[in-house]
Amino acid sequence: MNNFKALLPYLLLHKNQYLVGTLAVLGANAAVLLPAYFLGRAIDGLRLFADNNPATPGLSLGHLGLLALGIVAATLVSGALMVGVRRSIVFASRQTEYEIRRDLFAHLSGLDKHYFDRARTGDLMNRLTGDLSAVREMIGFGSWQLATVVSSFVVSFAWFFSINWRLTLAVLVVFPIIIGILAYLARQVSLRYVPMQEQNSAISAKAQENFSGARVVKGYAIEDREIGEYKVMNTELIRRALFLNRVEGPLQAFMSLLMGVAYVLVLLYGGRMILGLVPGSPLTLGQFTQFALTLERLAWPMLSIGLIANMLQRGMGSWGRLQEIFASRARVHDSGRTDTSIRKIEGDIRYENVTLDFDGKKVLQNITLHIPAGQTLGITGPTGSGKTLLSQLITRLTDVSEGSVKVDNVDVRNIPLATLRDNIAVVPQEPFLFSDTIASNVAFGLDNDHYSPIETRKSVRHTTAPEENDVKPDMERVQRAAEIAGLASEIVAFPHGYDTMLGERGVTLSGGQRQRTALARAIAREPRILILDDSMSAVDTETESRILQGLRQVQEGRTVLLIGHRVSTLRHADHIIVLEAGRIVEQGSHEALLAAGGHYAELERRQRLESDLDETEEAKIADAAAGQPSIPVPPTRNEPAARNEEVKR
Ligand SMILES: Nc1ncnc2c1ncn2[C@@H]1O[C@H](COP(=O)(O)OP(=O)(O)OP(=O)(O)O)[C@@H](O)[C@H]1O
Repeated sequence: MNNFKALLPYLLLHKNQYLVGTLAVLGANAAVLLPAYFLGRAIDGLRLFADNNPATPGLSLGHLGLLALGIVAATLVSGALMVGVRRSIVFASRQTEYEIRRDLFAHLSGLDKHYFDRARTGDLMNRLTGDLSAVREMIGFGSWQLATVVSSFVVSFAWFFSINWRLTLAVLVVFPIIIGILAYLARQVSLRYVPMQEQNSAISAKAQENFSGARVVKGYAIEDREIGEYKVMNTELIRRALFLNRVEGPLQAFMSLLMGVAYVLVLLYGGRMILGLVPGSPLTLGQFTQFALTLERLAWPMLSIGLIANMLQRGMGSWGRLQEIFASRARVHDSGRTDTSIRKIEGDIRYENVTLDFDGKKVLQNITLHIPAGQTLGITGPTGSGKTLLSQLITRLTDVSEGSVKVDNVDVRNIPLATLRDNIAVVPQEPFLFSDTIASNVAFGLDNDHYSPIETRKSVRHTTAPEENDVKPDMERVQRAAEIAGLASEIVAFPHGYDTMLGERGVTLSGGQRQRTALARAIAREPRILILDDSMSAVDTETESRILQGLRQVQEGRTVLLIGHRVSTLRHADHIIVLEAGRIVEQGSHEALLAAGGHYAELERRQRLESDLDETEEAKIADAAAGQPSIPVPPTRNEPAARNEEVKR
């Protein structure tokens, strides 16, 4: 019931269309029964005419023509009204579908990282497509058919009672059985439909993960395993679908049987009335014909009762699944304490005794740190030590459990999210590129101001036409960003330069190119705070040092958080912190940390040795190529000990 209450505001957006549609259904179903009435009148008139009794002259040819004309007119009216039904109810249901889809997307866009960490993309896709269609069918075709059934029964029984109430009561005998069956059906469908949709979601999620992770599946050659698992899930889906179908299967046959019973009752009881065997209840042949033909008209509505009950149950089940999305709330959002007057930020960042825990596990502990505006902070530490989470606290992808993070001395929870995120650009570890041109990927989001916020729960008829994005990327800005990100020379070599399509519809970029495209995107935003989360791990050290050199120009006046493992990257930071298990275990400048001889110094020593080793090996290979094999021979993969020996020497 609560679910229906939530749907009501959407239906009320088109109340006039739904009302007109329902009235049209009523009118069409009344008109469709008129031919039976005219035919009944004609039969009685003709019979009297055949009796040749001057007291009751019966039907004249003129009357006959009028009745025929009535039949034609009734058929035409009912046809025209049916067109009206389509144009009102079915059109309105499409508009309602649009509005729900728009609001769902807007709601999902407002949810936070916490929600998407747990949601499965395949499941969401299934809800936005399959479930939404089921809801549209319920409010469109379902409500149309429901109105047809209700109006057919109301109008028919009004006729029946006006013709002969005893015969009507006889026909009504079958109705308690129909209602009982419907109640059973509705319950069974609701019990069986949601598990089927859940399995549909699981199967969509499985397919989506396999397509997104195709490289992993192929790399590990586990296609057979995945196909096997998919097969098991598919079998389960079919089992659940058949379980649902089984309840619907015999229904139509049963309804047909009940119709047959009603016919038999009309024939036996009505026949006795015509023969005058039921005292006080005469029935003419014409009335009998009208009764039988009207009953015949009820056959389809009767047979479709099961279909409608099924459609309504499915629709409400699906609406319940969409309601789950609407009921989800972002944990991170603007609140009453948000200071909406804050429009820009400078970039001074303070962590004050920050602790973050997930389900009782402390992933950051007692972090106190100050990054003055315009400075660069290097963050390093073993994997899983909390580097990414530390940076995510600034953009509020997640909020602190204790303490506070301040930007320009204001708690980030008091800064409007839009202002905060507008001024921060993040290059994540795993960049995501859209199926669009390189230029659009770099200029991504720069045109955000051209779009007005969506007004939810508003009729599509009162919203302006969808805004087309005709804003061209600022190519100068895009090219400058690509230049600094060390990508420009490669873009020029692509088939269509900056207009080359990426992703599903275009070229595939290498890991390093993807990282640099994401870097260019962040640079193009010209943010106050730039967060580079291990964002150059896939480029070689030479390219990296070129990018860093370019970045130094844009770093001017911006606060930069540089997360990484390479000392060659970190050494340029004003201040460096080393994290371990969520705590800062070391901090200082590059030189100070080297002098301290701790974790950072050890990291530097190891990387220096690795680099020396690479150079030695390169020299040996070059010597070998020149025909002067140096002794000892370069170690093979199977000889790590020998290789280590050499390093030591
Ligand atoms: N949403 C979450 N729920 C629970 N634990 C989380 C969540 N996000 C991160 N963690 C845990 O917090 C710890 C720190 O994660 P974080 O991503 O910050 O590590 P990191 O230092 O950036 O690692 P890497 O260098 O591998 O990227 C990890 O143990 C991680 O599993």
